Amino acid sequence: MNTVQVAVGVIRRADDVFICLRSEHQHQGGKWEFPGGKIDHGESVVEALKRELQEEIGISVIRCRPLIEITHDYGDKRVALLVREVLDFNGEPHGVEGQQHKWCPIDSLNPADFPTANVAILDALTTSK
Ligand SMILES: Nc1nc2c([nH]c(=O)n2[C@H]2C[C@H](O)[C@@H](COP(=O)(O)OP(=O)(O)OP(=O)(O)O)O2)c(=O)[nH]1
Ligand SMILES: [Mg+2]
Repeated sequence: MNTVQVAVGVIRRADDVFICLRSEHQHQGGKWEFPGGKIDHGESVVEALKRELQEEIGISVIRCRPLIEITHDYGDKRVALLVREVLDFNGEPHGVEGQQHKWCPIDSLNPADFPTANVAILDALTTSK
């Protein structure tokens, strides 16, 4: 099975992060996610992150830094999540594709609401606070 490379953005404002609900028909549907998506052939992680965050939540990323990289095998799909913390952006994040979204305090993020691979992201966030 090949590994799908995914650019993921953790958008932080003080003690909150911005998360979106994956639609039921998607892989890991019904779970909350940090916005992002598959890296296209020939694209860098940051290029993909900028494109996906513009398409999905309507913001322009100005500055980001690596947070964590996770590989995870879901059985039906193997993913590499290349997670960047977004430090500065233009625009106000919203659900461009009509998806539910919210700002959520880092302290109240529940790992059970996210895809399994995200546990390591939540850990990284709570330890870097
Ligand atoms: N965006 C995102 N994807 C995640 C997270 N955690 C996690 O396991 N994934 C997995 C689910 C998917 O298998 C893959 C990301 O694919 P995606 O569905 O966002 O890709 P995409 O935006 O290009 O959209 P699509 O064309 O597949 O609809 O990574 C997360 O926090 N955010
Ligand atoms: Mg996506």
